[in-house]
Amino acid sequence: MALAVLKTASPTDSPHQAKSMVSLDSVTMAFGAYVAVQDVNLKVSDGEFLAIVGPTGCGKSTILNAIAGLLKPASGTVSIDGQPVRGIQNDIGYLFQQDALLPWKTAIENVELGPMFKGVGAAERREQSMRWLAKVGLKGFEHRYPHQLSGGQRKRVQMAQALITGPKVILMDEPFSALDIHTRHLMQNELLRLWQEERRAVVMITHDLEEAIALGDRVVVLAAGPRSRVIDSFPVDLERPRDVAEIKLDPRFMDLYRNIWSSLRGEVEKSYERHD
Ligand SMILES: Nc1ncnc2c1ncn2[C@@H]1O[C@H](COP(=O)(O)OP(=O)(O)OP(=O)(O)O)[C@@H](O)[C@H]1O
Repeated sequence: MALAVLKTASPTDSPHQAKSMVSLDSVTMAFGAYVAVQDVNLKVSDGEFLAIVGPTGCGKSTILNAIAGLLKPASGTVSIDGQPVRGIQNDIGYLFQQDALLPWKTAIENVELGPMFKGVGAAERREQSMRWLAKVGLKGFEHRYPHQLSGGQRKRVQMAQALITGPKVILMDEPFSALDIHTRHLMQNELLRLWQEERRAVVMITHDLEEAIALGDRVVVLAAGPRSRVIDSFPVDLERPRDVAEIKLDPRFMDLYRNIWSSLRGEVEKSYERHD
């Protein structure tokens, strides 16, 4: 059987034809004398869903923070849509593992925050937020406080929050890892549905290789730290739309899993040896 996996010539480039939306050029990130990642080159095309996997402590969050403008590279350049990142970015939507909702504000008030900071008037941002909450399946829940919502419903509010301002790039840090497996599958499918409607560049970091393959257009593997770098890039040529539970049963999914795991496994083992 032909393998569904074809490695790209360069482990850093996107195979997509679209313009590059996120670009890391020879990026080195250091904390004092500790060099977390070194000489990372990575491109994410407009509309591409990139998943980054790597052993614990290899620098995944550090790379995400560099794209967000929260951390400055020791050397190299991070660019978004061709513009070098200097300071915190406006054109980014975030989806994190932790609840990022303000507990004293209702669902709709939380969703309205992004447009409010962008200067959208009260009536218009209310109308946009109502529409987004309906889009994520929360019609009728607009005036509930976060503690009156389930974990999955809070995640839906966060998705509306991340997408309402139409960001150029969406950064995700283990967005579904705190959810139970059934809710996780539901939310992953929901995310794919929303993303298919309005494709943006996505950079998602995850420990879950199955999630990376089920969601991503491409999976990038980072080496164990210190001085982590990109060691492999695997295009995921599985059709969309995808159902994350069903796609895992596809033999091509299993081929991809096997191939990526064979790249990742050695790095995971190295990272354990270094912590012993
Ligand atoms: N503020 C900091 N000061 C010093 N070292 C840091 C700081 N932030 C991260 N590090 C170190 O940089 C390395 C990369 O950390 P990072 O959080 O990016 O890894 P990660 O791949 O996201 O880890 P995990 O998968 O466990 O979440 C780690 O060794 C970490 O200890």
